[in-house]
Amino acid sequence: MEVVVNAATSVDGKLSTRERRQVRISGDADFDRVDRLRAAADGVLVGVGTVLADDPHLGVKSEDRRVERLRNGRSANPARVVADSRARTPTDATVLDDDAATYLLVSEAAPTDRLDALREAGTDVTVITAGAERVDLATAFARLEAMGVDRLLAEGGGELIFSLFDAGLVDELSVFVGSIVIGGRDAPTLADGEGFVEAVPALDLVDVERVDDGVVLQYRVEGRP
Ligand SMILES: NC(=O)C1=CN([C@@H]2O[C@H](COP(=O)(O)OP(=O)(O)OC[C@H]3O[C@@H](n4cnc5c(N)ncnc54)[C@H](O)[C@@H]3O)[C@@H](O)[C@H]2O)C=CC1
Ligand SMILES: Nc1nc(O)c(N)c(N[C@@H]2O[C@H](COP(=O)(O)O)[C@@H](O)[C@H]2O)n1
Repeated sequence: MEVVVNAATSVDGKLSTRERRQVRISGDADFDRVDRLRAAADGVLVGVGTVLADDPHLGVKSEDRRVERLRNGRSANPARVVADSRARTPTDATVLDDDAATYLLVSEAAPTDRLDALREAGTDVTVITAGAERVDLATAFARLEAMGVDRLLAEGGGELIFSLFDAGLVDELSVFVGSIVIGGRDAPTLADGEGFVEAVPALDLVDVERVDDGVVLQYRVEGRP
C-alpha cells in the first residue's frame, strides 16, 4: 500500500490552534490540490482527534472528479478511514454518512457497545480490530490493503502522523505551509506523539511550489522505494 501524508501548517508548524479549533490555512488552490489527492486515493485517513475537533467529511468536493471516478469503475468518493482505538467517533459524525464507505480502525480495548452503536449509525461501516490498547497501524493497513485500499491519503492530525512515521509507514509527505503564525506550545504540530530522539526519519525534498500565498513542499521518505 502507498501511504501519502498531506497536511497544512502555519510557518511555525502548527496544524490548528491550542484549542484544537480548525484553521483555514490552505487557500482555494491548495484545497483543490488536496481534492485531487483525495480523488486519486482509495481511502482518506484521519485520527479520531480530527473527527472530534473538525467533524470532517473527507469526500471529493469536485463533481467532475467524482464522475471521473465512477467512470473508472470506482466509488464516487474514497473510503473514510478513522484510527479510533476506543471507538470514540460520535454516532452522528459526518464520516458515517452514506456518501462513502467507512473503515473504523479500533483496538481490542474498544467497548463492544460503542462498536455496535457505530455499526448501526452508519450505512457502510466496517470495523477493523488491530492492537491491544492502541491501533496497530501496520496490521490494520495490511487488512485494508486486502480489502482493496492500495493508495491511502492520511490528512492528520499530529498524533496520527507521528505514529505513521514511527511505524515506518509513510511513502510521501506533502505540506502546504501557509503564511500565518498560530503559535502556542499546546497547539498540534505536524508530528506530535512522543517525538523522535535517535532514529529521526530523513526525507528527500522532491519539489517546492508556490501555491496561494504559501508553499507546497513535497517529500519522499528516505529508504522507501
Ligand atoms: N491543518 C491540517 O492539515 C489538519 C489539521 N488537523 C487538526 O489536528 C487536530 C487533531 O489532531 P490530534 O489531536 O493530534 O488528533 P489525531 O487526529 O491525530 O487523532 C489522534 C487520536 O487517534 C487515535 N489513534 C488510534 N490509533 C493511533 C495510533 N496508532 N497513533 C496515534 N493515534 C491513534 C487516538 O485516539 C489518538 O488520540 C485538530 O485540531 C485538527 O483541526 C487535522 C488534520 C489536518
Ligand atoms: N489541507 C488542509 N488545509 C487546511 O487549511 C485545513 N484546515 C485542512 N484540514 C483538514 O481537512 C479536513 C476537512 O475536510 P472536509 O472539508 O470536511 O472534507 C479537516 O478535518 C482536516 O483533516 N486541510
